Amino acid sequence: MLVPVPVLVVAAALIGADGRVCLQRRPDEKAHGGLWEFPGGKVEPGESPEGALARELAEELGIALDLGSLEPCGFAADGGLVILLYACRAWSGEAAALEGGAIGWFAPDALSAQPMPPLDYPLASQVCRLLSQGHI
Ligand SMILES: Nc1nc2c([nH]c(=O)n2[C@H]2C[C@H](O)[C@@H](COP(=O)(O)OP(=O)(O)OP(=O)(O)O)O2)c(=O)[nH]1
Repeated sequence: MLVPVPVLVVAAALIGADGRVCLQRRPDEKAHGGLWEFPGGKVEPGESPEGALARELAEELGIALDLGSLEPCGFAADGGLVILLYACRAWSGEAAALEGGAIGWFAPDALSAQPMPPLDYPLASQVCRLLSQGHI
C-alpha cells in the first residue's frame, strides 16, 4: 500500500550554560496549541535540515545557530510526521518568543513534566538520557 511521504520537521534542544533546555509553548490558536515543544519547524523544499533549523530559530527566537555545534540526538515519527532533533550549545543572540507563545528553560528531568505533543515525550527522555551520560 502506498502511503504519503511524511512531513520532515527539524527541532533543537538548546542547552544553556546552566544546563537548562529551552522549550517553546505553541500559540493557543495553532494545532497542539498551548503545548510545549522543541523550537523548530518544517523543512521546506530545497533546504537542508540544518539550514531549515537555522531559519526557523532565527524566525521564532531571533538567534543564529552555530551549525558546527549541532549534534543529532534523536528522532520521532508517527504516520505523517518525522521530527529530527538536534542538540545545540552554541548560538548568538538572546532567545525570545518572537511569534507568539512563550519560551521557558527547564532542567532536563523537568522537560517531560510539561504538557507536550505526543512525539515530544520520547524526544525529551532521550535528551535527558544523553545529557546525564555526558553525550550532548
Ligand atoms: N517545531 C516542532 N514541531 C513539533 C514538535 N513536536 C511536534 O509534534 N511538532 C509538530 C507541530 C507541527 O505540526 C509540526 C511543526 O511544523 P511548524 O512548526 O512549521 O508548523 P506550524 O503548525 O507551527 O505552522 P504551519 O507552518 O503549519 O502554519 O510538527 C516539536 O518538538 N517541535
